Amino acid sequence: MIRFENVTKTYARSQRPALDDLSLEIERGQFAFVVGPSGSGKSTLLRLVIREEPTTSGSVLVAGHDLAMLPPRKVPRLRRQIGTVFQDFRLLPNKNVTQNVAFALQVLGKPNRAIRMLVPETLELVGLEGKGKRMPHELSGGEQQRVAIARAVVNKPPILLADEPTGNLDPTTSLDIVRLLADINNQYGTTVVMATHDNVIVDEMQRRVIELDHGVLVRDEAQGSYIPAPSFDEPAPAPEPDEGDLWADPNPDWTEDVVRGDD
Ligand SMILES: Nc1ncnc2c1ncn2[C@@H]1O[C@H](COP(=O)(O)OP(=O)(O)OP(=O)(O)O)[C@@H](O)[C@H]1O
Repeated sequence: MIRFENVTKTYARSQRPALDDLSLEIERGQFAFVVGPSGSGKSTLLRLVIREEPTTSGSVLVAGHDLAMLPPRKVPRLRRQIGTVFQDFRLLPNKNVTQNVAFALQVLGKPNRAIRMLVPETLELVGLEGKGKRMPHELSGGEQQRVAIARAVVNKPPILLADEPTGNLDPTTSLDIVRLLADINNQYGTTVVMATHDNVIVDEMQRRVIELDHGVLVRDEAQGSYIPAPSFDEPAPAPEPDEGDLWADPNPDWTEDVVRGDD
């Protein structure tokens, strides 16, 4: 669905690449976290997927299309296939909840009949039924992010990109929001890519974890935590001597374990 082939991105007036020879593939229907320290290239990765920035070298392919080959007139069509959610919600302050979500469909030229059906259905999906008339300032941060998610998915895009969507939310609300993204991923098969610093969320969800450091892919785990699991290649720490435990036994009988291949 999303494929990076040896992608390097160096911004103008920058010495170091923001992404450095990055190759990875995110399959259709996957839910992937992108983690890494500040400045490691997470947002850059997402920006390349919507062709907000060109690559310096290498290719980004979305649904098999090389974005470098996409004529500018087709970029809006690409972006219609990709919902985006950000840390700062980006709602229209003078429109109510329903109008904010409907606006995303109006700019796509959807007929009013479809809009009247899709908006309430999507508000229900994100848990905002009954709040359609509220203005953004009358909502909590978590509710505002739900509106932003409704707006991003109301036209059922196959891909949803979320850049630090929980960055302004408390831990409980953050978990609710990421569970909502996981529900959307499950229900619609939407491919979700979420850049985050939130270790609690990543540890809780146990999804794919793509870790960047200085633009380099340093870890890619199918069901990972925020901090990598200890490698089995690392020597185990020496046990503390403890009277009465197995290690203190002067003549332990290892035979059975060795034969079974346990360690
Ligand atoms: N528009 C830009 N022009 C020049 N350099 C940029 C631009 N955007 C990002 N960078 C640089 O590219 C590198 C990667 O930035 P990016 O925003 O992708 O990282 P990030 O992992 O998303 O960081 P954060 O977690 O702080 O949001 C950083 O060194 C940053 O300073």
